[in-house]
Amino acid sequence: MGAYRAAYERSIADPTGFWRDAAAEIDWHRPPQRILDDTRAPLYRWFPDGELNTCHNALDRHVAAGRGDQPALIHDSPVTGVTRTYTYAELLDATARCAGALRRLGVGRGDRVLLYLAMVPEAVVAMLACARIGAVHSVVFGGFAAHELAVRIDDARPKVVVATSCGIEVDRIVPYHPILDAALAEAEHAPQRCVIVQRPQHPAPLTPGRDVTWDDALDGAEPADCVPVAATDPLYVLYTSGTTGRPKGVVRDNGGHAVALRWSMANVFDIGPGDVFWAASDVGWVVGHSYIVYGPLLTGATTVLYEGKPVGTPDAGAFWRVVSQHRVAALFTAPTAIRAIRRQDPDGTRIGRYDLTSLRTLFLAGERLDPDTFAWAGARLGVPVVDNWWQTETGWPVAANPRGLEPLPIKAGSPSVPVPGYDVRVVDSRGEQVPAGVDGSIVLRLPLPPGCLPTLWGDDERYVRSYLSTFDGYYLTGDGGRFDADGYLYVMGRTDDVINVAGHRLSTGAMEEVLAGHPAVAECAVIGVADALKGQVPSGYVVLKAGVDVDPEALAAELVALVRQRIGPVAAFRRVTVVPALPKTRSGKILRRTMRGLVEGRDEPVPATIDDPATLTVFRDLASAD
Ligand SMILES: CCC(=O)SCCNC(=O)CCNC(=O)[C@H](O)C(C)(C)COP(=O)(O)OP(=O)(O)OC[C@H]1O[C@@H](n2cnc3c(N)ncnc32)[C@H](O)[C@@H]1OP(=O)(O)O
Repeated sequence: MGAYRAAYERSIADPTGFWRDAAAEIDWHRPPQRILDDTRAPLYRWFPDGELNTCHNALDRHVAAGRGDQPALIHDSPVTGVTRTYTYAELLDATARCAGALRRLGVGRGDRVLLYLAMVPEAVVAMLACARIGAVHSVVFGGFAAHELAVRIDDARPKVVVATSCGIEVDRIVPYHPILDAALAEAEHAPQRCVIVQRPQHPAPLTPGRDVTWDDALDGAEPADCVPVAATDPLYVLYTSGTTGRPKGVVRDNGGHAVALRWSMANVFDIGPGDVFWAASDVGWVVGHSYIVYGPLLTGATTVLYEGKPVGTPDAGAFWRVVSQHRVAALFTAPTAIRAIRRQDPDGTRIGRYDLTSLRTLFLAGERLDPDTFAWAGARLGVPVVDNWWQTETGWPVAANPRGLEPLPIKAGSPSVPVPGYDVRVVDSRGEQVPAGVDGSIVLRLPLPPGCLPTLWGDDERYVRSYLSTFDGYYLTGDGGRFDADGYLYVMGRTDDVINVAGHRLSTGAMEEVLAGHPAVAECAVIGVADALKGQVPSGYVVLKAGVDVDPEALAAELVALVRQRIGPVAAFRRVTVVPALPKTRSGKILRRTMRGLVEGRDEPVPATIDDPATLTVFRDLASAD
C-alpha cells in the first residue's frame, strides 16, 4: 500500500490516533489528553483539554530553536517599490510589541480585533499579536465597501479596529480611512479605538478620541508574552459569502488549526523549515490566513507577502521575478492569476527571463482549474501544477495531490484525491452515495478533521442549519461533482447561489438585495456567467416596476455603481440587462440554472415546471447577441 493510501485509511478508521500523532508536531502548554469531544455532536471539538499558543508555535518556538536569524517574512511590494525581509527574531519582536500595544488599549483574551488592512507587514504582525494575547482577529478584505465592513463590525463587535490609511491598486490609491468612517457611521457597534497604519502614499486625517496611529500605539508598549489558550478557543473569525446577503462568520480554533496546518504544509505542500513558500493571495481570504501567515510560520518556513498583481506591477513577468528573487520553492495562486499572465504573455516569454530553478511546484486553488490553464502553466514552467480544492470553512485542502506524503499521478480537471482526514462522499438528492462517474452533491462525513470550522461566530444554530441539516451526519460543501473510477474527485461548481469571481467567493443574494433596493426595480436576479479571465462574472437581470419609464442604459450604469458602492469593487459587477420578465416555476422560484445555460449559449431544455416559456426568449437572444 502506498504512503497516501495508508495515511488516508488510518485517518478515517482511527482519526483520534492519526491526529494525536500529528499533534506531536505542535508545542503545547498542556498537551491534550482527549483528542475528540463528540458529546455535543454534530458540534465536535478537537483537543478539548489541550492548551497552547498559536503565536508561540509560529514565532517563539523557532527563535528558541535557533532560527532567529532566518527570514520569516518577505514583504515584496512593487506598488510602493519596497522589499523588506523580517527575520523570525524581528517578526517576534514586532509582534510582541504590537501585542503589548493592543493590551494597553484594553484588548484581552476573547476580545475581537477587526483588521482592515492592505498587504503590509503590519497585517501579519497584528494577526499574530492577537493570537499572542488570546484575542480573536477578524480580517476584512480591502476590496469590500463600507456596508460590507459595517455588517462585519456589527457581527464581530470588535474592541479595536486596525486599518491602513489606504490600499494601493495598480493604477490608483484606495483611501481606506473614509471607508472605515462610513462603515462606523453605519454600524451599530462602536469599537473603543481604531489604530491607523499611516502610509506615506496617503496618510489619513485622524478622528480625535477614536484614532491613534500604529506608531503611537506601539510607542513604549511593553512587549507581551504568549498567553496559553484552550485549543478550542477561537483564533479568528473570517467572514465568507453565503446564499443570502448576510455573511457567515467562519470560526477557526487554535489547536485543531495549528495541528492541521502544520500537517498540511509537510504532507500536501511538501514544505519544511527553511523553504520559501509564496501564497499570492490576500490576507483577507482564507488562503492568506492559512498559507501566507499561519501555515508557513508554524512550519518554520519563509513566507512572502506580495503587494502587487500578476500583471501591471509592472508586467506579466512579476510573479516570475518574485519567485526568482526570493528563491520560492512553491507558489500558490488562483487560476485567474495565471490566466491574466497568459493573456498578456501567451508564449510565456517572460518566464524564460528569470531563474526559476528554485520552484518545485505550482499550487492552484480558489476556483475551478480549467484544463487549458493547467496545461499552459505546466508546459511553460516545467513543474507539477497541483490543483487543490477547499473552502473558507475547511481552512485547508479537502482534495489535493499530497506532494509531501506521496506524489500521485496528476489528472487535468481534478484536484486529485481526498486528503487524509476528510471522508469525502458524493450523494444524490436523497443522500444516497452515487457510483463513480455520476454527479451529485459533495459532502463530508462528520466529524470534520481538525482545522475545519467548529461553528459560525455566535450562531451554532445557523451553522447546523446551513451545513449539517441537509444530510444527517454530513457537512454540505455546496459544491457538486463526482469521483472517477480511480477515486479522483472532479469538482464542477456550486450547487447554490454562491458564485466565484476571480477566486473571490461572492453572494448573488447580496447583489440582488442592492438591485432590489432601487426604486425602479420590481424584481431581479443575479447569476454567475462564464468569463474567460475571471472564471465567472456576475450578470444582473432586472424587471422594471409598472409605469416606470427610464433609459435602460442609464439605469444599468446606476445599478452597477450602486453595487460597487455597497459591496465593493471586488464584486466585478458590470452587466445589467432590463428584461420584461424573469423565468420562474409556477411556484415562483427563479430558474437561475436555465437562465445561466441560455446566457452561456447552451441549448437548455424548457423546465416542465416553468410558468411562462416565453420568458426564456430574451435570454436566448442575449446569448446570440454576445
Ligand atoms: C481555496 C479557498 C479559497 O477559495 S480562498 C480564496 C482564494 N482566492 C484568491 O486568493 C483570490 C485570487 N484572485 C486574485 O488574487 C485577484 O483576483 C487577481 C488574480 C490578483 C487579480 O486582481 P485584480 O486585477 O485586482 O482583479 P479583482 O477581480 O481581484 O479585483 C476587482 C476590483 O477590485 C479591486 N480590488 C482588488 N483588491 C482590492 C483591495 N485589496 N483593495 C481595494 N480594491 C481592490 C481591483 O482594483 C478591481 O477594481 P476595478 O474594478 O478594476 O476598478
